[in-house]
Amino acid sequence: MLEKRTPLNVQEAIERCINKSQKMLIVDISIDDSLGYYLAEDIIATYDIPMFDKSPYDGYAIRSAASKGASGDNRLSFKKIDHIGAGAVSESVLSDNEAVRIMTGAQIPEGADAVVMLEQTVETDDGFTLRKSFESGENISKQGEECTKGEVVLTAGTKITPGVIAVLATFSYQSVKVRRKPTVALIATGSELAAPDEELAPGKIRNSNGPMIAGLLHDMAIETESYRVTEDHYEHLLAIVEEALSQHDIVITTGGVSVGDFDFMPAIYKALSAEVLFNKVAMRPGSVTTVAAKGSQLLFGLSGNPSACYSGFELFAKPALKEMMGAADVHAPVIKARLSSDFTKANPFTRFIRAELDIVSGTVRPAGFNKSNAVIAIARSNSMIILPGGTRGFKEGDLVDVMVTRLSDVGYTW
Ligand SMILES: Nc1nc2c(c(=O)[nH]1)N[C@H]1C(S)=C(S)[C@@H](COP(=O)(O)OP(=O)(O)OC[C@H]3O[C@@H](n4cnc5c(N)ncnc54)[C@H](O)[C@@H]3O)O[C@H]1N2
Ligand code: MOO
Ligand SMILES: [Mg+2]
Repeated sequence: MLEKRTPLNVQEAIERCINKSQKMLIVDISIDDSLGYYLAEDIIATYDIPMFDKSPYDGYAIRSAASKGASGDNRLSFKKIDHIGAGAVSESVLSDNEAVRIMTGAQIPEGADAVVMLEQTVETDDGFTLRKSFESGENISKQGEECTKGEVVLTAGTKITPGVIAVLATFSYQSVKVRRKPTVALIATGSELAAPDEELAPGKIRNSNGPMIAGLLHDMAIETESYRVTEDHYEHLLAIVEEALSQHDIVITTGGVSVGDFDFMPAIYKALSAEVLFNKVAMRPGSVTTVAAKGSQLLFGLSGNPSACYSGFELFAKPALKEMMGAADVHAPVIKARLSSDFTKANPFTRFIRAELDIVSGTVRPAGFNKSNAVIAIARSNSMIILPGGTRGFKEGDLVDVMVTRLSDVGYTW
């Protein structure tokens, strides 16, 4: 008898995945290798930034009081008593009309309280003249103006970007605490899948899901082992999934999750005594996406249809992986945009449409042929339009929800 599956709503399905995701262990990692991890500790300023009053310009450090009364008709003279660049500290203590020639980034000498830019001076034999008066503190980068010692500047859960690395380097971190990344086994199932160097015999197709999911994982800098494409053979597939579970934190399969005679994943979850979190979601495509838990390990059974496979990864696997890595926010941003073309089809369930989002005009449109088996629209998309279940007849100009999947590639033609 055909098993009856009860569809779960998308939000609940996502929550179930996140709730089952256990955070990975915290390890120390060299900041040089930390890109793409998530901070597992708050970063606290270990000193003021800037650490000392410094010059933001190439110029002269002066006592502002000595510039009072300067004008075009009354140029005031200053005597250069020292000359420093960034990294050097002047021993001089300024008095009256003395000045230290100072370069950008150098510490303000004692007695000085303003900096005159080189462009504001006219050189003389022993210094320069200027034609305007300066306020105390003018052209000085004050100690602690960006942050002060003890301040939390970045919180745990922040993704380590090049900017974060700059902060870590600023505060002398050589290593930083992060959560380990899960390792992922990737298994594309299907007797129809021909290896890249194999001839495409009648009825065979290329495996596009495997390389696509490997690419999505690569984008998250997650170590992935791709198992060879298998036949739809129960014992064989079970053995491979068992091996994958023994080697990796997460197992992602593509294909074989529906109710077909050669869809063996449901039987495999059963054989593994894995807890099936859901095997039907009230969405299109990707309705047959199945997620199961075996202890702390998650098995993502993504659909074989490429667009469904892609959507299943973005909606369920990605947030779960981010949760394991300790990300503060695991959800993709959802924004509002106006449709730039009609979408008249009925949406019996929540529909996810691979789409081209133009953030400049705030408009979005389907990225071409968009059925569950579509592959080209994935490549043309940077987002997914989300249309609620039970709706139909969307028109150009309607405001819709858009999940931004590839923020860095917002115009896919870049
Ligand atoms: N009686 C029913 N039939 C189907 C249902 C259903 O509810 N009742 N659901 C349909 C939906 S929706 C989808 S989606 C698919 C899901 O199928 P599976 O996840 O079991 O995947 P397969 O059967 O293995 O393959 C489906 C389709 O995708 C192609 N495929 C598979 N792997 C790859 C790959 N690595 N690269 C590219 N293309 C791949 C495969 O050749 C099939 O065409 O089931 C519907 N049926
Ligand atoms: O639910 Mo299927 O995944 O629509 O194509
Ligand atoms: Mg099938």
